[in-house]
Amino acid sequence: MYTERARSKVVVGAAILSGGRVLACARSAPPEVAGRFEFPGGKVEPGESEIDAVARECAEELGITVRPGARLGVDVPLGNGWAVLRVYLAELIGDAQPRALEHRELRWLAVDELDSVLWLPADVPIVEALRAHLTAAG
Ligand SMILES: Nc1nc2c([nH]c(=O)n2[C@H]2C[C@H](O)[C@@H](COP(=O)(O)OP(=O)(O)OP(=O)(O)O)O2)c(=O)[nH]1
Repeated sequence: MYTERARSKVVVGAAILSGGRVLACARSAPPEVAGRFEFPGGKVEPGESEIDAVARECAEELGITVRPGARLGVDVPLGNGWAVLRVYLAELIGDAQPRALEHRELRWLAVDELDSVLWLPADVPIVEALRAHLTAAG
């Protein structure tokens, strides 16, 4: 049956890795979260797969092509439960470098720099999973 929970949305994010660094993106809006860092991404559209949404959002927001891979960390509930944040590892492919088409700022962070930016609150457990992943990967 259709329940509120079944209809809750998925916001996908991409942990884009290159040379052992991850791309952190500072939001430009809305004002209450402008300047806070996040994984690029957004809402999955009706009928769209999560993997396709990751690739679409990275193209729209950063002008790049990525190959989404494994899930990273757990689903994190957003706000009052209107959605969950679900992050995928992603690999940058092709020659294009990310551009801040919608973000205020982009930073490539090494594992020891993950705490150098202020992440959105929901991202904190994902960043912890990323720290473990990058540490294990050496
Ligand atoms: N993309 C992204 N959104 C996040 C993260 N962490 C987090 O709390 N969010 C929240 C912020 C927003 O409330 C929501 C995603 O909204 P968005 O504005 O990026 O999504 P969208 O591109 O589909 O937006 P729109 O079409 O409605 O304008 O999820 C994250 O790491 N990445």
